[in-house]
Amino acid sequence: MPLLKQARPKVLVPEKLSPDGLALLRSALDVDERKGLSPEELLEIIPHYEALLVRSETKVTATVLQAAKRLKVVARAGVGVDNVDVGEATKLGIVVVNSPSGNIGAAAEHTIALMMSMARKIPEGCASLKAGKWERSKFVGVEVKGKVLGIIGLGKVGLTVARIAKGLGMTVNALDPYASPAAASSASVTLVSSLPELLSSADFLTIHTPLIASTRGMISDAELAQMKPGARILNVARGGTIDEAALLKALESGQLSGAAIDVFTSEPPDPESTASKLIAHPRAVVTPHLGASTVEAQENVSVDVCEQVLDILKGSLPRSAVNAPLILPEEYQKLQPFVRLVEKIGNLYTQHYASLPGGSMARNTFDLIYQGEVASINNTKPLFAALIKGLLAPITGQEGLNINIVNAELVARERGIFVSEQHSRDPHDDSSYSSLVTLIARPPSRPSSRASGLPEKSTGAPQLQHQRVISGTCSGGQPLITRLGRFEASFAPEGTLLICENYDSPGKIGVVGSILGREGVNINFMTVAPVSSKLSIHNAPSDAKFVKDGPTEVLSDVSGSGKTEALMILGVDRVVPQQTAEDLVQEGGVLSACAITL
Ligand SMILES: NC(=O)C1=CN([C@@H]2O[C@H](COP(=O)(O)OP(=O)(O)OC[C@H]3O[C@@H](n4cnc5c(N)ncnc54)[C@H](O)[C@@H]3O)[C@@H](O)[C@H]2O)C=CC1
Ligand SMILES: O=C(O)C(=O)COP(=O)(O)O
Repeated sequence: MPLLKQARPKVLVPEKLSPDGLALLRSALDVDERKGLSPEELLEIIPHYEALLVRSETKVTATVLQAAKRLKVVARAGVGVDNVDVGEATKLGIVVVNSPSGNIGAAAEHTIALMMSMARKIPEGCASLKAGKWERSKFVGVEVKGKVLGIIGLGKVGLTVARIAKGLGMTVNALDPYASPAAASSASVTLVSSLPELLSSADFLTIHTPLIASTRGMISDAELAQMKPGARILNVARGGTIDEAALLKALESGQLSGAAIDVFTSEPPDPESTASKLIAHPRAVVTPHLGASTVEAQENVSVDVCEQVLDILKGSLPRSAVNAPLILPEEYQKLQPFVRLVEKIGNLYTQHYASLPGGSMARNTFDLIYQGEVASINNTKPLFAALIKGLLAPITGQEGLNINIVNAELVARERGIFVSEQHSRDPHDDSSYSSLVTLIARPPSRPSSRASGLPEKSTGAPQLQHQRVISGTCSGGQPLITRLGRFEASFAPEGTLLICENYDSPGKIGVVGSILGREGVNINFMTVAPVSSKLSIHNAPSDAKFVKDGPTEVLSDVSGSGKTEALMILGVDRVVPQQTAEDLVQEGGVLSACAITL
């Protein structure tokens, strides 16, 4: 695997994870199993890791994520990501993955096990017998057959519980505003439209939602009062969906006959907390968050997330990212060369035009136009992200800002960059390429430049402003720039380049070469880009498009000097000092010289 060649990325595993997945990681990464870390210890060591693998115990807070300078991925070996600050991870460009289905069977079976234990008083009977007693009449239970099970949240776990409950002869009602009616009906579940309706019909009530704003505290005093007297309640989803104080009261008053609880608002519960009183209640059947604790489920989730960690550290997309768009691997393969091209175009734009009067970020509204085969790609999020990364990298530094498909939109919004992506399957003017990607910076309109606080200085050359355009293609899978401003180019956007605008006259190359030689700069290659005779860009703000322009001479003589301009692109072996670039203008007679590194 290519990622093995350099220093091996490090993965921190602060909780018990099945060795099956970790074995996959060990072939490529340094796996550091550090169980029992305190929050302070986690904060201290997290800067050293590229990946963090957790279950439900580790609190991956904003502070932890901000301290994690190298972190690319947080992998949750399970379903619920309420212990991870996903919003902060998104801001920082850290991918959060989970295992959305590896443990649902285990969670559903545990729910049924708790329901049966509660109905038949199994924990009490077991404890009594182990204590040397033989108490039969004390532990008379109820049957679930013929009873109504109410489910809140008919997702993967909820639906699995429903199917098993149907097999036990129960009637199943469910409340879930987003559930598929077809899935409900195929499991013979009746979807109800309100919580009171569900509560008043249920003999057993079970919750299978995530812990989110709409479910936090959703069952409290008022809701418990609406349940049938003597009903029973289960929670194998998340602590906090049921108010623990209200539940304790309902058990104490006899409104509820029993409660079976696997999850608590704080885990492990504080000995003085209401949760601990609930745990101690004789009619509560409790387990210490064991819903996913089966050998099979732990193998599943471990392998699932470890494979995704490897994918992410290799630069591919994971299959179950919580905070990144889903892009199928086949589509990604097709996109990959263009991702590099668009990043180079963005980077070239900022470096090249930043050296022109007005500066690059004087323009913050761009058209990104896909023409030809590339236009058939529908999911262009990676291309958008590559553009934002490329545009900002010269300003922020590659390390300073981790921009990827996770956070690109957020970063663009925060920095006031607007991109209008356009797809055109019509053959483009330069038909020698099967695909063409073009970036056009729109000239700032008066109100928006004022609003952005970045007024563009007048250069006295309006034509130049209208030509901030870069086109490129992929040739043999490698990026190739085919147009830079008014010039028809053909160069690979790699390494250090010196871009000189000059009048196309004999001897100019020799002069430039000797000035560079004097400064010890070697030229690796050189290419001359003439003014394009084919294309021009019309500055139509919302539908920028290519059109054939007027006579070639008009384009060739934008400077009005009567001479023909050309762009000289030199690949050089080292960074060109600013002074040398100035010498090229002063002594070498070029119109402008701009050194960039791509
Ligand atoms: N105790 C344990 O060890 C385990 C607990 N879980 C927990 O179980 C829960 C459910 O997991 P899955 O079924 O895999 O998730 P899921 O995403 O497949 O299903 C959740 C369902 O809840 C529904 N929902 C969301 N808000 C709702 C609301 N306000 N009212 C009614 N329904 C609402 C959604 O529409 C969705 O259908 C999660 O919180 C997960 O963390 C999962 C596995 C193991
Ligand atoms: O997958 C989930 O949501 C769970 O609650 C399982 O938690 P755990 O991995 O056992 O700490």
